Amino acid sequence: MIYTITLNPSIDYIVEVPGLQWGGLNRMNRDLKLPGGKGINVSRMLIRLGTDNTALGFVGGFTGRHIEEFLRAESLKTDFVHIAGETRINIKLKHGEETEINGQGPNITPAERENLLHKLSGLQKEDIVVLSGSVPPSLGGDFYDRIIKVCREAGAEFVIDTTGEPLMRALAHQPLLVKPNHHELSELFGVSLESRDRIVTYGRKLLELGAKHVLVSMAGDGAFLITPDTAFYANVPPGILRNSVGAGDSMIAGFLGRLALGGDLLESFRTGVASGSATALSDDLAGEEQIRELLPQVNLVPWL
Ligand SMILES: Nc1ncnc2c1ncn2[C@@H]1O[C@H](COP(=O)(O)OP(=O)(O)OP(=O)(O)O)[C@@H](O)[C@H]1O
Ligand SMILES: O=P(O)(O)OC[C@@]1(O)O[C@H](CO)[C@@H](O)[C@@H]1O
Repeated sequence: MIYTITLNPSIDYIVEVPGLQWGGLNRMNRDLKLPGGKGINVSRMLIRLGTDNTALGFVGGFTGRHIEEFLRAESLKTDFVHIAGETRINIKLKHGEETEINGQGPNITPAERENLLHKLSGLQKEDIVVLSGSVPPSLGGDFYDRIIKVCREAGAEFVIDTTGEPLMRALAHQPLLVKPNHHELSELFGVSLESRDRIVTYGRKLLELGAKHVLVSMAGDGAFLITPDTAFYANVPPGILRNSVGAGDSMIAGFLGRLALGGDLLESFRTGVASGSATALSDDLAGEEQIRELLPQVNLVPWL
């Protein structure tokens, strides 16, 4: 079974205000309230790709209830810890560009924290746990480390989508997949990555440090699958960017979902890129049909 863990879910309040006037009264063209948080996005995409999974994490308040109801309506299995605090609302302002304002997240009590770890006590070695997104400050900076320890003791694989020190520490425990974007990769190593060759060189360092699979995304400029001996570059299908929220999560879901269904590495990479792009070209996360349409437009070339 695949489990996703979203420690800091959100309602993504997507607000379209063309011609935004800072400091004035603006009226929305359109708004959408979607369940968000990176792990939840991965779960929603996996379901669309036919991969059974369960979403875990902390939810509370009216916002938490909205998320649970929304996910239930999409037939997604959830096993959240219910908290006394209130799940955050993240604002995604579309005004020609995309401006994001993400909340810190609610307080999580020690009992609620232990409750989540307890839910992982039944993990088995066939399981894959996806850890994605920010950690509410009250959980402390080492909470991912604690979850990783539980996964590894059970022999379960884990995928981690985070940045900086927590990502560095996780590498030593051999994550099944990491997917930094090229900016995150450059910050991780404190270097500038002005050429694609350098992106591949530093992506390969993630393998040397322990990752089993590495994808590096570069938004509309393509993506790399990096293996110990070679690398593959994928173009992204052309189209007008409608929504970058969840594109990276969709890419992870596409790759992992295909791999979990027995796909080979290159097929999984293509599905990952097509899934990321299908979401980038849609208002919400993309559907299976949109992904299928884009697949033939993703070409892989070896990068030596
Ligand atoms: N402008 C675009 N056109 C087509 N596809 C895109 C575009 N932007 C992103 N994508 C798709 O989404 C994937 C992930 O994008 P990106 O590199 O922005 O990841 P990220 O920074 O993790 O995303 P997120 O905005 O979700 O945090 C890309 O590999 C690509 O498939
Ligand atoms: O604040 P975090 O946890 O880093 O990111 C949260 C978030 O921006 O990531 C998702 C897109 O990847 C959104 O659904 C959500 O609002």
